[in-house]
Amino acid sequence: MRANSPVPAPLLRQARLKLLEGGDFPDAAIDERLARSWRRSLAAGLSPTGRLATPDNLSASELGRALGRNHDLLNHSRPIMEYLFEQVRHSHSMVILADNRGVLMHTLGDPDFLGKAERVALMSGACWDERRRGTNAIGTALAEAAGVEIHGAEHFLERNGFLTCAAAPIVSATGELLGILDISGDQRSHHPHTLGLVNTAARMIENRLVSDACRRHLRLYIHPDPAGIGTVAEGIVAVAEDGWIVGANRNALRMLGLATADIGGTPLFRTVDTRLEDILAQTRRRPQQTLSLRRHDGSVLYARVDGHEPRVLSTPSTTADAHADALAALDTGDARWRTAAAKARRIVGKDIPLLLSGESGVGKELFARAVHESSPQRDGPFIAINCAALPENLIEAELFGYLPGAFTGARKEGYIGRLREAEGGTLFLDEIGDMPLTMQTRLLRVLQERKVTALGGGTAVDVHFSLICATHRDLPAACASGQFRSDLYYRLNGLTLQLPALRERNDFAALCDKLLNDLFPEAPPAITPALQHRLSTYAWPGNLRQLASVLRTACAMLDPGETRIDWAHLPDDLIAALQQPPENPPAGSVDRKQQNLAELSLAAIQQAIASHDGNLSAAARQLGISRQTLYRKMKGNSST
Ligand SMILES: Nc1ncnc2c1ncn2[C@@H]1O[C@H](COP(=O)(O)OP(=O)(O)OP(=O)(O)O)[C@@H](O)[C@H]1O
Repeated sequence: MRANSPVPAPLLRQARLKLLEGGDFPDAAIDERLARSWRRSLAAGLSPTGRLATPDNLSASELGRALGRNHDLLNHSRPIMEYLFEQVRHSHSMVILADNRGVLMHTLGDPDFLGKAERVALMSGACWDERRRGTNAIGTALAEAAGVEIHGAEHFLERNGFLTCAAAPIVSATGELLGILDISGDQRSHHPHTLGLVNTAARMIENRLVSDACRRHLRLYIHPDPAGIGTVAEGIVAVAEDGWIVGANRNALRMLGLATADIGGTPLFRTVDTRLEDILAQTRRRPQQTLSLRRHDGSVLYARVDGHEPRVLSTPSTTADAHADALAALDTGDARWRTAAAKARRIVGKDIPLLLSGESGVGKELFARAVHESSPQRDGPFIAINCAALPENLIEAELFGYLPGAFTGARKEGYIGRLREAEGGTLFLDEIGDMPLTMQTRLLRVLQERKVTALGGGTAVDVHFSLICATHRDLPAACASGQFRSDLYYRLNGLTLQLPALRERNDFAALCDKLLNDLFPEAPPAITPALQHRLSTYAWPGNLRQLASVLRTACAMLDPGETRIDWAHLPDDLIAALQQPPENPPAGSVDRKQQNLAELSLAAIQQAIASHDGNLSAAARQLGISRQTLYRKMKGNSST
């Protein structure tokens, strides 16, 4: 952490000794940031000469998860790290990317230096947080949220004293610290420009990340000099349709005189004299033109505009039938389900809200997703909200969004809200019957006006999404008892479709085949005919969710080489339930009054099989018929 002239190593050691002995040292000799970092290292219980307490590298699976979480950061960093490494190759150095906890995620290095580096755990999966490894460029840059250089004896732990390291933070479009870019090397190869190089490369990564993260918004690439646009020094500002700044890189914040906390809480017109509508109009007339934006202090910023067309629902490019695959993929032959799907296809792409009703677990959300996938706006988002799962006091903020500081505990940058997140796609409101009455009133207003206003005020913003709601409640009854607003009910109910309960479906075997195929596409197991038969007559209170879960568990119980699911693979509670007489007529039958002799004999067969745990021979003996006859009767029924 050096200003211009390095503090000699003996002086540094002396100062650190003073800190250890007396708890303090004369600050004047030591850079302020370094002094802070040493104090933090001491407070973390570290000792310069002590050994590290425990090896603390992430396991391969933990590292895999960390890499997954940082997918975008890694993707945008890799090419720039490679370029950077070309600049420092053959200088006993390495280039490192760490996440925002200080975990090393990607390293590129000179082979002769990598061995040395590994001895002090400069390797993927190791954590270089200050609290674990004392003052070091990665950990200290994280703690200070600023670019730092830590050279030789400035490292708190002596074992790291052979290193010279320069690190710079990488910050997201909303000001969140995402990770650290670092060049570490042998202290003898120290170069005064390394920190500048790392800072520049970190800004390049940041610019790519900001542009990518804000690709759905209008983006202004700004600089006081038109020639600065397109360089690493450009500012990037993302502006939402309502004219509010929703993202920016650090260059832009500086140029516009804003702080990170202003992102999400500042309209563009508060920073420049030009309004969003004028920018859009000018860009539409001359798309490649560089605009000039006057700041309120009279200075000028030049801007290039990208992504200026507001997102609108695209019109269907092919016929509805060609898009119907997602629904077709769920179709396993049940007549009622198929009729529902056919009706849904007719309204796909039209501005007609869909209301799905049916018991819990019948597949309402999967159906809704398939409708979205079959629709012209399938490239837009599918935003699912479970109205029953949201705490009542958070529903409003979650749905409608809020401005910064709208209420205690709100995110400091504000939140756009789920309704606006569904822009250009489908909003799926699950368990709509459980929405509190006050929220129903607000939702109704949004659906009528197609505009959303965030909590805490601000401009109303147009929203365009398809609406699908689902409920397992009887909404007309809820309206009659005053628990649900009938005007909202009529608004949601463009088309109501009732999805059948599993016990009402007549495609049980095909459904099991599909679920098993989904679980094990390579070699799906089968279900023994007797068990399949009993399962098909069970009431399945949890519907498809329960069936899918039972089959998943049963598959896990199969021994290696076993290919058929039988009673022994079922959970005990289900076996107990199956041993009760069937509660319902077999799937596909209609009315008990219509039971004929064949059905009665089938019921007797099922009961016998169940009471003998699926043992067909024992069941046949009890019924006084041969095993073959029993089997034939069962097959005869399953084919009807
Ligand atoms: N057609 C299907 N194919 C495969 N699995 C299905 C199908 N339908 C439902 N499932 C299974 O059932 C589970 C529940 O489905 P889903 O969440 O769509 O039901 P739901 O009716 O929306 O339930 P709830 O009312 O409780 O929210 C799914 O996670 C999946 O495991």
